[in-house]
Amino acid sequence: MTGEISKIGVLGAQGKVGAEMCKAVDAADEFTLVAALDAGDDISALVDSGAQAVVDFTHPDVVMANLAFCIENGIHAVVGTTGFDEARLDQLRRQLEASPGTGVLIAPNFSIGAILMMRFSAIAAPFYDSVEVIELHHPDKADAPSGTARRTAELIAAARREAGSAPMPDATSTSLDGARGADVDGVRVHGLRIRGMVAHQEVILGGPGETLTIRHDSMDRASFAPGVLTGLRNIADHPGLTVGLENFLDLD
Ligand SMILES: NC(=O)C1=CN([C@@H]2O[C@H](COP(=O)(O)OP(=O)(O)OC[C@H]3O[C@@H](n4cnc5c(N)ncnc54)[C@H](OP(=O)(O)O)[C@@H]3O)[C@@H](O)[C@H]2O)C=CC1
Ligand SMILES: O=C(O)C1=N[C@H](C(=O)O)C[C@H](O)C1
Repeated sequence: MTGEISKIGVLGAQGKVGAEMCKAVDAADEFTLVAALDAGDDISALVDSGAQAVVDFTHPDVVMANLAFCIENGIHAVVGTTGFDEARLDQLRRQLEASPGTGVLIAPNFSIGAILMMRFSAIAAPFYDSVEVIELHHPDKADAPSGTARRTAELIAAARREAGSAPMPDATSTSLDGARGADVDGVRVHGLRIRGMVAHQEVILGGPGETLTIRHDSMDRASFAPGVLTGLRNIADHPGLTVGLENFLDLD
């Protein structure tokens, strides 16, 4: 129910995205920023602040501990931090069983354009022989490939499996290590780290005589704010684990 929660804490509040999320929460009429914590702060301040939900944009190495604390204390979480594999998601599902009523949303990308780019890529993938993903980010990014690229590759692979698509053609018989990118679920993912960039991705699809390129660009971290606010507005109505903001959007 919209407005059910109002008191919000931000973890990673001094980071590139966290600082932007503090501004967005502050500017939203229905929310009050009650805690803005960063590395070195005591997370138990969340409880003292009365936070009903947190936004986490921290680091893959610390996010699981942050979420364990939130779940134990019945604080909902809207999480942008990357680094979630199936083992981590299963661990969260188990922890959430002990805290019914608490919701955790993990979203590899909160920008609406990126969500649509992933959806369009999955729709297009079975119609082409070849599909590869190129992600381009600022050079201070902690992980590679990006969470968005991993998720895109997984969605592409699932769509091709469901359609019974043939394996992608690739006649490479010799290559330097890394020249063909990472293999994510059978889909090649290439990562670039370029000063001046924020967050960008291309999905290139090819068949006989044609290619299709689906590209998304976040030029400013403000692009993640509307999705995070949507997450906060919906999280109390979605106890348990939700993966992907598209679950809170009417895309169909
Ligand atoms: N899902 C999405 O839409 C998006 C996801 N991201 C992801 O969000 C994460 C953060 O990205 P970004 O803002 O660029 O990174 P930054 O490094 O700029 O920010 C992370 C902040 O978290 C702080 N931090 C570290 N440990 C803790 C802790 N235990 N508790 C609270 N704060 C802590 C860091 O402090 P210190 O520097 O001192 O360690 C830093 O200030 C990454 O995983 C990134 O991939 C980014 C953009 C969009
Ligand atoms: O670190 C970033 O900047 C980003 N991280 C997320 C990811 O890994 O996909 C989302 C976006 O690409 C920006």
